[in-house]
Amino acid sequence: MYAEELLSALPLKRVIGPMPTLIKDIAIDSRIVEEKSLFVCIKGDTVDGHEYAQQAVNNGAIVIVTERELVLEGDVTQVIVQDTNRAIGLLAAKFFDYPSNELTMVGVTGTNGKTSVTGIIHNLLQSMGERSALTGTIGFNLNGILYETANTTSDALSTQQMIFRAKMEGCRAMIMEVSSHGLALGRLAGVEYDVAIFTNLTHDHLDFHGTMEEYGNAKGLLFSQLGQDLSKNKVVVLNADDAWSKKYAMLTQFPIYTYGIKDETAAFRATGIRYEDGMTYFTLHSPEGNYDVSMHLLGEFNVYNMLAAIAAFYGRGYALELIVEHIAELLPVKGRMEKVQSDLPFDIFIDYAHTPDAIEKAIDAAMPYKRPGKKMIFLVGTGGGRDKTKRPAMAEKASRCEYVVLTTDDPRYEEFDSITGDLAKGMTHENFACIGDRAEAVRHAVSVAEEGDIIIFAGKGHEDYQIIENTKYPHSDTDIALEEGRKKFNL
Ligand SMILES: CC(=O)N[C@H]1[C@@H](OP(=O)(O)OP(=O)(O)OC[C@H]2O[C@@H](n3ccc(=O)[nH]c3=O)[C@H](O)[C@@H]2O)O[C@H](CO)[C@@H](O)[C@@H]1O[C@H](C)C(=O)N[C@@H](C)C(=O)N[C@H](CCC(=O)O)C(=O)O
Repeated sequence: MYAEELLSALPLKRVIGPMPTLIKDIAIDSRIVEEKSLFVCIKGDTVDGHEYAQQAVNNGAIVIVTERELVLEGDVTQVIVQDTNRAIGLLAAKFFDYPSNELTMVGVTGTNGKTSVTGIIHNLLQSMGERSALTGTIGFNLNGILYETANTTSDALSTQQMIFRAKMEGCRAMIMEVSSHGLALGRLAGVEYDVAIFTNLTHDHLDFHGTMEEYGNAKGLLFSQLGQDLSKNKVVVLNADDAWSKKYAMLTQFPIYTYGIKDETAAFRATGIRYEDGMTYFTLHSPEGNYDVSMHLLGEFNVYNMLAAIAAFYGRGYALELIVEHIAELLPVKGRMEKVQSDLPFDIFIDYAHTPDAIEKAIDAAMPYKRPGKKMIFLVGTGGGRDKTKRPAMAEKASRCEYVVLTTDDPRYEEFDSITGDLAKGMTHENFACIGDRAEAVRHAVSVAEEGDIIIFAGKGHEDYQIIENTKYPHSDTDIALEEGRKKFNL
């Protein structure tokens, strides 16, 4: 792209040096700068991109966008702006020619349920023969190939790059998990959403947002940023059973489709929920009448997730009959109350729950499968160096199970004992063990399981690794549990 044209995205700037003709690429990481690139120095939480400007120049950057004049060697032009974080959003959207305008963009925000709702929508679109891309906690899924991403909601540059790639590969829609960090840090700058969905808001990430109020306000940005162009067919989907929805409704003038189980005014409502033979059944009440829905996904929280997806499809003009038909075929989202197929005499569920609310919902979901007189064993971990205030509340929720194993998710640099010790403060009974080493903890959970019991392994979900200090080690709750279980029952 012509440098002049690209930099026209930044109206307030001071340019030092001659303007080159062409810019071939944009980068924010000095380690992966290509020839004739523009490098934007981003001040991070742990490091400052300004420190790496020289490395970027050495690797081929010809323009540096910076917040202060830097001493740099080589043929390089400096563009000084007030806020590089804001600049990268503007530049990235311009460089990739605002790709979100050409796709149906779906953003899903909320504490829990983002991965499930995005997964459900993506899978339903695929089953109807429509090409869509998916981004979130599991990475970037483009035409069935999964690319790793650093965050649930990636930085502004990666976000625009991914949308552009989806467009170039013929996708018609892009379904994105939208985290509160992503919204608060401007990672979604320039993304024009057509569908904005809210799942729920419960305790999480208070280390970053400070208060629930701030956390909720950050999520509200998804709705307030939909704009005012009512000629566009934008759709807002809100959970009528969550009080935050009333606030979000006030942030936008686009049509709102509510869903829920408790609130009788919800436009899409489920009643008569029952769980039988690994299936969930409910009656869907909709503006177009009632439908019987059957699905392989388990638990009340998945009924909420499905209602959110149904409301979104309806809002975009899909026939409910068709959607209900496809829902019956849909398989569970990986690592979200996923029942492990095995020949073991007890049931294993894998779930990503890592908030008090999600733990409660995971237990609720498994409860219909609990056999009389048998135990439910819950293994719960939490990440190191992150929101510590939620830990006791997580263990308190897990205490509903007869036996609890307290462990770690990604301990990072925090001591195992510090994590399990915080969790233990919330236990309401004595039937628990603190085992920081997660592999050991999984083996222990299996060792106390008897025929007919249920074990829920929470916290890692689809993840196949564990981060200890700054290294990713391979780890699979499922593999360890199956191996230990077979050994125990001589299978
Ligand atoms: C606190 C936080 O959000 N940190 C994010 C932040 O990292 P950071 O501030 O430390 O910045 P950095 O990557 O160290 O460096 C700053 C700049 O210097 C550059 N740099 C750095 C090193 C170098 O050699 N050369 C170089 O140019 C970097 O490319 C970057 O441009 O910027 C990184 C790049 O965008 C993110 O990956 C990183 O997320 C970390 C991994 C993280 O854990 N974030 C969490 C808190 C988060 O965002 N979570 C949400 C919510 C998930 C949920 O809902 O559960 C998410 O969306 O993932």
